[in-house]
Amino acid sequence: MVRKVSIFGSTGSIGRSAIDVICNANETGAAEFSVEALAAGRDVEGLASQALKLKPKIAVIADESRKVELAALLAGSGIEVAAGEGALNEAAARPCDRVLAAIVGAAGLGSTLAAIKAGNDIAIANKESIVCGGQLMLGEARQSGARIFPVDSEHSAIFQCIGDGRSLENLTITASGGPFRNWSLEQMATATPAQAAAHPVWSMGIKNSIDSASLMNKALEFIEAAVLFDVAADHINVLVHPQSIIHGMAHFDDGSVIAQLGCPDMRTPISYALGWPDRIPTTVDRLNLAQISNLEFFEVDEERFASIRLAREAMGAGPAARVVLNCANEAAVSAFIAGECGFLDISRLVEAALERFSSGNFASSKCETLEEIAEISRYGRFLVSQWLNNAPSRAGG
Ligand SMILES: NC(=O)C1=CN([C@@H]2O[C@H](COP(=O)(O)OP(=O)(O)OC[C@H]3O[C@@H](n4cnc5c(N)ncnc54)[C@H](OP(=O)(O)O)[C@@H]3O)[C@@H](O)[C@H]2O)C=CC1
Ligand SMILES: CC(=O)[C@@H](O)[C@H](O)COP(=O)(O)O
Ligand SMILES: [Mn+2]
Repeated sequence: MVRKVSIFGSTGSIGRSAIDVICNANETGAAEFSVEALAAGRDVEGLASQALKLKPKIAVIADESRKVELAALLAGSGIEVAAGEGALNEAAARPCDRVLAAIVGAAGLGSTLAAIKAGNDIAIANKESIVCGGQLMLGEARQSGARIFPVDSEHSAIFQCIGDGRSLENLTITASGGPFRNWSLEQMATATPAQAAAHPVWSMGIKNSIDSASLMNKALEFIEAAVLFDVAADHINVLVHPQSIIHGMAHFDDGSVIAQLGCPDMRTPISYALGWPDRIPTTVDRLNLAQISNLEFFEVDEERFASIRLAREAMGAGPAARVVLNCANEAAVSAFIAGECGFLDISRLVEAALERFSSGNFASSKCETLEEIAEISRYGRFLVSQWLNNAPSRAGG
């Protein structure tokens, strides 16, 4: 059986790990994959070299100004070349067995929705799109019959543990604690982007890495778990586990707790989401608990890390507040990377945006359409840019 996949965000960390899974399976004969579409944002050279190797039917670059360059790099290959948002959506809707949604940020929502509407099953890494449009995605999936398989390591773990969901009491997602797990607030105030991106365990794109440092990654994942598994927020725990060996747990009403363990390598959850119901063999290191010897667990310190509290508040405030939380965070992380604000300003900016938003006209929006979500996203980003423009330079403060 040939498994036809499309990879959106192919040049990123998740995209490259997925390609490794696919190539390894094809080379060893463990499974047979073919690639329908590859898509990226701006990296034409990376995309072209992947395309020449994997021979997709189509390669799409989101940045339209780079289409000519992509076409030149793929001239004579027989691979169709396209660019822009419309082309991303069209390619996502082409029939295949799985669309891997691995674009970073809310920018990935449109193509994922297009794929779902076409009835394609989704392997979803792009948590920001779930936070902003999870209900919309699930509603469209019910209509089209598309299934949504989690890729995020914690959610893949829960998916592997939860069974049919009967007798479930609680879920736990683990957090490494990030590079600043033991830093004081004074130290974090002067943290640089390079320090924030230096994740102690996982190798990831810069945005997810910085989110891990502020624990906003876990805040987004908390909302992601509530949406994907339809579990109330007060039944979802976050536990700091620096070794990142246990990724998630399902707690049942007879006292049983089922956990998923594995070396921290995204090729495991990616292969599970691409292969389900089969497991696709990978070259991931095998777990040796005797060698690791010590697994630690701690509560989140909410004095130093405000993100989980902000996510709980946004969950209580409704779907539009989640969009603001996510998009204010995206804008604040970009500002931090650009040296326009300090590390601790990221959660301050998100909190300020949520506060301002709660008293505005959009607060009760149900986010039932992509357009509505886009409008609230723009507003969330605007609130952050307004604050940055009015504040004196805070970089490092
Ligand atoms: N990395 C990880 O281990 C994990 C990541 N995730 C989630 O997966 C997603 C991807 O993360 P990661 O791979 O780390 O991110 P990266 O930054 O490494 O890669 C992002 C990918 O998205 C593409 N992209 C960016 N903007 C656009 C756009 N507007 N349109 C089309 N494509 C775009 C990039 O293209 P280009 O290269 O051309 O810029 C790149 O291919 C995120 O949502 C993240 O939260 C979840 C769990 C773990
Ligand atoms: C690999 C993965 O799923 C990341 O989202 C991971 O969760 C990041 O690590 P933190 O636990 O530090 O956020
Ligand atoms: Mn995760």
